[in-house]
Amino acid sequence: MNDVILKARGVRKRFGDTEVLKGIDLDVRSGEVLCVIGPSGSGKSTLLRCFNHLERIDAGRVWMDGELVGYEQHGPSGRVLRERRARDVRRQRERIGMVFQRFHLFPHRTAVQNVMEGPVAVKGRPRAQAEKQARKLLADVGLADRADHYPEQLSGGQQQRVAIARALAMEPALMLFDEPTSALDPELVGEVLGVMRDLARSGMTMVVVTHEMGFAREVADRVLFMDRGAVVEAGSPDLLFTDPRHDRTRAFLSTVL
Ligand SMILES: Nc1ncnc2c1ncn2[C@@H]1O[C@H](COP(=O)(O)OP(=O)(O)OP(=O)(O)O)[C@@H](O)[C@H]1O
Repeated sequence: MNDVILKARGVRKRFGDTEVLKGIDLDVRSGEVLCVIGPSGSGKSTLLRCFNHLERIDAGRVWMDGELVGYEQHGPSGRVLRERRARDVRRQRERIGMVFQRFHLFPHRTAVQNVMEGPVAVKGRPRAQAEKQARKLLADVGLADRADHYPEQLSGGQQQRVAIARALAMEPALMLFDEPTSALDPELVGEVLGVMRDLARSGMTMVVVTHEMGFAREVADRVLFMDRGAVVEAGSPDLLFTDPRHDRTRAFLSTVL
């Protein structure tokens, strides 16, 4: 059994009167690809953002490699943890790469400049070394000949592949994908899913929020079905997509397939 790389216990998040996450428990194991599916508004994106500390959680804990990266901020224990853990949180967050629905590239920087920015600014890498690594990563995602283009000169699928290379440049131990193909024209979805499939085969640990059921079925080791802020069913894609006992996932699938 592989090591647990990310662990969440009792994660709760509320926006105003709405409880968006109602106590999520989850273990993500090293090398695993976990796809999170579920209806719009069920809390999938919020869960990823809580994993990456982009959202503060109201209750519960999140650990990365055994170190806390997320915890409730209020109350005496939260305050003490905040002070003690700030440095650990920063270091561990750098080990989590995230790819968003929209690509968020710097518009006035070329693809290679976008990819090398993190290693230079955050890790203090020499520029020449960071550029060499960035060009290799761009080649890995099929963009060797687009490295010196600006984002506006690239298609949406190409921009998203640059965004993936940019996240990988930080040498993450875990990659989070938040509906990475939802903003793309249908004909560009395949090229991004292809890069993600290659990444999964290379052994990267991945949590993928997606509406691409074909990808989930083919690539995921485990699928989580979320509804109204809770994990309703979880299991291997074959089990979850076909076993009659998982009737809530299958009812959802019948609405999207
Ligand atoms: N910053 C915010 N402020 C207020 N409400 C929010 C905020 N972010 C999310 N929500 C609400 O929380 C709920 C869950 O949103 P979330 O984006 O996590 O769902 P989702 O399952 O990812 O949906 P989708 O598949 O449509 O992206 C929704 O009702 C949403 O409107």
